[in-house]
Amino acid sequence: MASGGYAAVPSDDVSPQTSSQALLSREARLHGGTLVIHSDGHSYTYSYGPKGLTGLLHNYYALGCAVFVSIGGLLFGYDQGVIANVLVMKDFTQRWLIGAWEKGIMTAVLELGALIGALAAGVLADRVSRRVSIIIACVVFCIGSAFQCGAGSLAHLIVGRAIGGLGVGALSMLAPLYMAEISPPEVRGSLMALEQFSIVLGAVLGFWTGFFTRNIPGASSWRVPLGIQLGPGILLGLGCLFLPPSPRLLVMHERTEDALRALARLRLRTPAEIPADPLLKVELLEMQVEAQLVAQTIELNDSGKAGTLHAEARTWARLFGRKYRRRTFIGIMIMFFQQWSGINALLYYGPTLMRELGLQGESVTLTVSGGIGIVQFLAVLPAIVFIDRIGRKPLLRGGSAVMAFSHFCIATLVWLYEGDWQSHWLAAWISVGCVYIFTAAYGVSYGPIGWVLPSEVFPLSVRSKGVSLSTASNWFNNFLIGLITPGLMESSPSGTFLVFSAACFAGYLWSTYIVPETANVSLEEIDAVFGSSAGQEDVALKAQIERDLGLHEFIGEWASSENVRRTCYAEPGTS
Ligand SMILES: O[C@H]1[C@H](O)[C@@H](O)[C@H](O)[C@@H](O)[C@H]1O
Repeated sequence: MASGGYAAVPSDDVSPQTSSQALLSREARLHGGTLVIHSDGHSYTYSYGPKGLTGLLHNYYALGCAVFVSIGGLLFGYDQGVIANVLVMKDFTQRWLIGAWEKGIMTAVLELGALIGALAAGVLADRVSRRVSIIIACVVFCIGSAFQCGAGSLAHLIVGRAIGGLGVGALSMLAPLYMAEISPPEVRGSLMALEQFSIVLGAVLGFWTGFFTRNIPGASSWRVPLGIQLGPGILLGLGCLFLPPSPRLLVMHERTEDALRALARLRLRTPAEIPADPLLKVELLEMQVEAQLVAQTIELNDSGKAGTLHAEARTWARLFGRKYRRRTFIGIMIMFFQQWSGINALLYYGPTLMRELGLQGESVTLTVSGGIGIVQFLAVLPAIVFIDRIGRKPLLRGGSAVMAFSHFCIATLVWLYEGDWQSHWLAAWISVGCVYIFTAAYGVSYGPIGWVLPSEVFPLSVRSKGVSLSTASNWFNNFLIGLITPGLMESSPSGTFLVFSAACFAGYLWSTYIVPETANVSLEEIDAVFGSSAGQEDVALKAQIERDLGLHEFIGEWASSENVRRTCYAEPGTS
């Protein structure tokens, strides 16, 4: 008896003319269920299985691949954590007389490099493959790290950070893209939240590595923590050679047999089990339908030849066309709100901020702001477990409401007691408490969902470009925040928090009224969630392609087969 990750519906719903969407109905996905099929004398149980941790363990192979690829996020977080400490190390600042200006450049140059890296990876990911792109990104990242670690001048450092940034940016879009394409729908959110898990784990490791090496005499204090990142960079690059390819990309490249084999591997089927597993075939057919639909719509609309500069430009432009505009803005805005929540203002300027709040001493301030990383890390754990059960929207709404409120409280307290914290220690500690409450709320909502949503909302044809645009929005807004926060803090600390509070409130409205729920919907079904997917012609075209590819016929045969009719049942609430 084999088990897999699919939904079943009550047998009444199974009629020969239904498409696979109806067969594997959303309803059943949400409530969980079991489908038993007798085939060739064997009995197969498909459960649209448990979500959360149990679901992840059921899909242990996809989980392992996602955990591995999320090393990309680890590298990103590590740099962030480590640089906060390196920039205040004695040997580092005295060696090249690094002042505020140089510090700014070093942070900014990585972010700008990452912005370019994220956009470039969007082109690369379709042309070569997701995995080869990751390998290239790792090589670039390692070159940048080597420059930084062995730097003999300020110029080396800056060049190293720019090159490293290219790699970090590329990895920050490639890892979530690959994860989305290999995961089964019921645990996709949990799997993808691993990206955030790795980012914040990296930030914690980076921060504390720097914290502990900062007192080593001489250049080792900063060369060691900067050099350490080469290890995971090399590991990720080499390990990618052994990962299964993305079945969706293979389908897009018309390598159907390979796609089926990759999909079977990911869904824990042996090659011998493939022919007897109808749901594997259904999943593959759905991917083919989407790929063809897209290819045909492009052919109808575009005159450019695939692969040319013109066609490339057309694909980018399509992101802003009537059909995909709404999704593109969701991808861009989720990252906008993630960054304008102020998380990085707290991370980059945490020590300064804690001093504003009246805390004294280098160790106290560093430890407290290091604590922000730990809170973020702890908060992502419940997100991993609940993101598919609760859905993206409620987490975003709840998170932004709490974030807006915490910022507002801090703004008020800072406004009232700024300059006189000594006699208002309680207010100071309440503010610190609010910083942590904010961080926890961010850590279960905009933190992880920022990395989950973009890969989900785009259809295959524009997914890599869409994800790369939204990742670029992350880096761009991150850069802006880094640029304006010091000035804002100087002119009005309470005003700074008010700005972030307002942004979080806007995020609340946006997540309430604009964002669709994507939990438990297969990537191929997201079209339906957006409703718009394009008028009647597309619906008709899709039905035609489904017929051409034999999807209807296959499902019809399967659904009308005596065995399936008798044994197909659903058990609401068994997830
Ligand atoms: O999701 C991550 C994470 O929350 C990091 O701590 C933050 O620095 C990044 O900018 C963000 O994208």
